[in-house]
Amino acid sequence: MAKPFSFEVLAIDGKARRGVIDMPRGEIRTPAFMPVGTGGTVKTMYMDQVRGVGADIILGNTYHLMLRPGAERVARLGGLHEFARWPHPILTDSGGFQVMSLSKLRKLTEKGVTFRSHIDGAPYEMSPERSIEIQGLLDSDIQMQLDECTALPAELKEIERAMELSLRWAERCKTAFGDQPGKAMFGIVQGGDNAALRVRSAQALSEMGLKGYAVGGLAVGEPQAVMLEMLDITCPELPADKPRYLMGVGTPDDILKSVARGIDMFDCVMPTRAGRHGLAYTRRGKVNLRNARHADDPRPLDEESDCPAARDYSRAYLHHLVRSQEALAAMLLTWNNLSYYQKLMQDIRAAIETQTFEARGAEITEGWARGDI
Ligand SMILES: O=c1[nH]cnc2c(CCNCC3CCCCC3)c3[nH]c(NCc4cccs4)nc3cc12
Repeated sequence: MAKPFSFEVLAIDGKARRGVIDMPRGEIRTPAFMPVGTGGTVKTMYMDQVRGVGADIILGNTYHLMLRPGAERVARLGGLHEFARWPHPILTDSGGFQVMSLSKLRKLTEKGVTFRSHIDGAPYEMSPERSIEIQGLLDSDIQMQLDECTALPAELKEIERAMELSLRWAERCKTAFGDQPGKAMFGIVQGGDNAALRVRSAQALSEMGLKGYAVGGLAVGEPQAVMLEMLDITCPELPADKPRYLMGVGTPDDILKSVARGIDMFDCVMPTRAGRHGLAYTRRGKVNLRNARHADDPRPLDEESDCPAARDYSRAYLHHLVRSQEALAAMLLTWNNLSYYQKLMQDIRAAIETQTFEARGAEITEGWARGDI
């Protein structure tokens, strides 16, 4: 029998948890940052580099993969791990969020979402059952329920409708997922910026006895204070012995403040997308390498970093690559940014282990918030 899915909290500092998720394809050290692997690739990175910067798990993008090359084709070729040569855990999203943000002519009903591909306009239907089926075809280790994320601000009745629909879809996804010991299906808490709806959603999902819980419907335009307040309300309503995944978050400061409220897992397109746009994250702040002031700067991004992209190349060279739109620019800056994010998570995990997280927290990210240096 495949080793079952397990989560263990190893240390606590305030509400911050240092834990580990154990799965057949490997361990996930938490708090964890999950690099986004859109079409089965973390853009501009080799998978052994992704592993090399310290990632234990990556995200697979259900919406993109179902459209191209197709979930059945990936299954015929041995599943996403084989296809993309990433043997470690993969978390796939349901596809729903991207249907709503990328596809055309989409229609949402009780049954699911119908839409047309943004690639070739072909018609598709995504029900809770089909989403779980697709994630199964991709051989995903952690599968997300299909949900409806409400953009904020929104009318209370609209937030309630989407939250209740997402609960019914969670039940259908749980049924469709069935019992797969070495895999997990996570529910997603909705409820917008309304405390009562958040509590209702978290309690109803907790009663379903799922293996993990995501907090959705946040980082969708609301102020950080509102996001954090919703975490203060939601996390205590979720089982303490199950992982909590805050979807789409975020900046180093968001991550720090969310870990302090009990979040264990994060995903965000920022480090990879910023890298492709010439923006480098460093311990001493962000560096926009498009800026001409770097043209003669012989210094590396961070001479103390253990990432070659941060240590071995001058800012002048990186500026040149960015201005020349060389492919190597995106490659080196993505490498640097993912390395920075994984180092941030490593520092956070160490601080919780040594009970210095609450004290040292701000220090861990003091540099990042500084503007362009
Ligand atoms: O309630 C939600 N349900 C489902 N997904 C959500 C996501 C997408 C998380 N990343 C998926 C990845 C899957 C693999 C490919 C890349 C995405 C969110 N992202 C954000 N904020 C960041 C945002 C990004 C864009 C607009 S807001 N809030 C989110 C809320 C939800």
